[in-house]
Amino acid sequence: MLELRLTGRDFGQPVLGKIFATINQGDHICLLGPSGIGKTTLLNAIAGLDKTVPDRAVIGRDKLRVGYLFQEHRLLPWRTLSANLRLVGASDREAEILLRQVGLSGYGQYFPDQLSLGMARRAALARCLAVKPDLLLLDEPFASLDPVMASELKALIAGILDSHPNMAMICVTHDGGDAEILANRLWYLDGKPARLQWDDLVGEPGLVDGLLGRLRGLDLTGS
Ligand SMILES: Nc1ncnc2c1ncn2[C@@H]1O[C@H](COP(=O)(O)OP(=O)(O)OP(=O)(O)O)[C@@H](O)[C@H]1O
Repeated sequence: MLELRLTGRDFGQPVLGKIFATINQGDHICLLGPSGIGKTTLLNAIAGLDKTVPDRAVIGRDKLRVGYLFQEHRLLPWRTLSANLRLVGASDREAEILLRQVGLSGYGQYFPDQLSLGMARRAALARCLAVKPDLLLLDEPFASLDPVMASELKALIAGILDSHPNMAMICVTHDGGDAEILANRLWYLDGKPARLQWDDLVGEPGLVDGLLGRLRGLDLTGS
């Protein structure tokens, strides 16, 4: 579905090194790595937001619809939630269904600034789904949420993945526990410049315990 052939990315100093990987339909990848290592940079490259990355470095993206949940909600503050969803192609009815799906039934006429952080993030997730994505990119979706909101959002995303079996997902997280719930494949980005140190399927017997054991032993906060 998508083939990465990144030869690198630097911002004055090298950030990403060579990254080669194939992303298939139904891949649910959790991308882990120390803070500041280049996870968002990699997502931006995959999404096509980084114009310095040549098109040939991400083969197949032109055929895909990509939904990107940024760390900030990036909804247009002067438009209601329904209007934000309509902007990316949802009909009134679809906007209503999507908002219900993310637990925001009845909030269509609210403006983003009238929502809590968790609600705004769910509204942004609804906007991602409104593009009917083949690939969903999530950049630290649980960051800054209290534990209850974070686990509700995790369950919501797990349900969305179940009901969209062909959709692929890449989720940046600092928490190996998220990977346990959401991932069937783990990427671990590290090094200077950063490369995928691990690219492992979670489904193999015993592997997940081994990987999560290794993750627990790592300092992913970078502090
Ligand atoms: N637009 C930019 N200009 C200059 N440097 C940048 C830019 N974007 C990212 N960087 C640098 O690239 C490196 C990787 O940043 P990136 O945000 O991708 O890391 P990350 O792994 O997502 O971090 P975190 O886990 O803290 O969100 C950092 O050193 C950062 O300062």
